[in-house]
Amino acid sequence: MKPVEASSLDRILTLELARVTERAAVAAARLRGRGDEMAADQAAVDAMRQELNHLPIDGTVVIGEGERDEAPMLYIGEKVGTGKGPAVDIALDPLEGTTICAKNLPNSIAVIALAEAGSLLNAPDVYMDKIAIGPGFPAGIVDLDAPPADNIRAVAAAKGVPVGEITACILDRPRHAKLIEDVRATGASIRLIGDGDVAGVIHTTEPTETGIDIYLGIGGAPEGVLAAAALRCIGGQMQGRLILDRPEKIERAARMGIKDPRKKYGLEEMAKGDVLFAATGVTDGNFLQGVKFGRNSITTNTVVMRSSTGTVRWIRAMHTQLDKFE
Ligand SMILES: O=P(O)(O)OC[C@H]1O[C@](O)(COP(=O)(O)O)[C@@H](O)[C@@H]1O
Repeated sequence: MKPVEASSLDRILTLELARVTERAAVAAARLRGRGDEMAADQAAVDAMRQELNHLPIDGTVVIGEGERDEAPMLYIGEKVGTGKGPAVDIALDPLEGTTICAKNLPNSIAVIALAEAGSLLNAPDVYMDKIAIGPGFPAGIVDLDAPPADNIRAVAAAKGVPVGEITACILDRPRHAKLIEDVRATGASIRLIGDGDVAGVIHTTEPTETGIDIYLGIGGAPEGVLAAAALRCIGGQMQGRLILDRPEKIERAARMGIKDPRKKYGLEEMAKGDVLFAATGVTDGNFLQGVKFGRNSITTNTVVMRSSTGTVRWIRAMHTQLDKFE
C-alpha cells in the first residue's frame, strides 16, 4: 500500500466521488415509492460498487453494509477501487433512508466518505448517541453528557434568540420519549424525522434553509461516522458515543479496536485528516433535490466536500447517455 501524498485526495477523487453517489442514487430512485426497501437498497449497492471499482484507489470499506458474512457486497473490510492509488478508508451508505425511499418521503440520499487509511472510526453496526450543531458557534457550547435543556439554552444564547426560536431534529422513536419531553419543556420546537439522520445532522449546518439548529438522539453508528465526515468538511460540532449495551457488542467493538466502550468521540476522532464526502439526493430533501427522470435525460443533485480546503461543491448534473445507468 502506498501512503497518501499531501493533497493527492482532492485532485484525483473529489469529483470522481460525485459519480459514485450519482450512480447509486439513480439506481435507488428507479425504485422510489414501490414499498420494497430491500430492492432499492440492493440496486443502490450494486451501482455504487460498480462505480467505486473504477476509482484509482486502494480502498477499504470501514463503514459498509455489514460484516462479510451478512453482506455479500460492500461489507466491512471489502477492498474496492482499482488498487492502484492512495490507500484510503471508505464509509458508505448506498441508500441512507431505505424506508424513506420505499415510501418516497423526503431526505433519502446516497452517501460516501473517503479519508486517508486509518482516519475513519471503525464503528460496528450498533447505535450511537449523537449531538451536533452547525458552524459558527463557540467551541464546546454543547455536550453529549449535559442535560438536553442546557444544550438547547446554550445554542439559543449563542445564536442570540429566545429558546422558543430553536428547533431540534430528533428521530421519531419510542426510545426518545424522555428526550422529546425534556426538549419541549424548554419551549424549543422539535422536527421529528422518521428516518435519515445523516441528513438530520447535516441540516444543522444550514439552519436558515432547513430550520434545524441542533441534532439530538440515538441513531446508527455508521450513520454517525458519515455525518461526522460531512461536518468535518462544512464545519460544525458533533459528539457521539457508541451504545454497547451487551457483552457481545462490547466484544465485537473490541475486535474492531475499540477499547473503551463508554468513550465519547469528538468530530476529529470519528473522521480525522483530509476527508472527502459526497451525497446525492434520491428523494427530494431539504438540502438536496432527488433524482428527476426526464424523457431523454436524468438530473441528479449532489454535494461534494473536502475538509482540508473547506470546499463545498453543489453539482446539478444532467445525464443524457442513459445507457450508462442501465
Ligand atoms: O431505525 P432505527 O433502528 O432507529 O435506526 C436509526 C437509523 O436508521 C436510519 O433512520 C435509516 O437507516 P437505513 O437507511 O439503514 O434504513 C438512519 O438514518 C438512522 O441512523
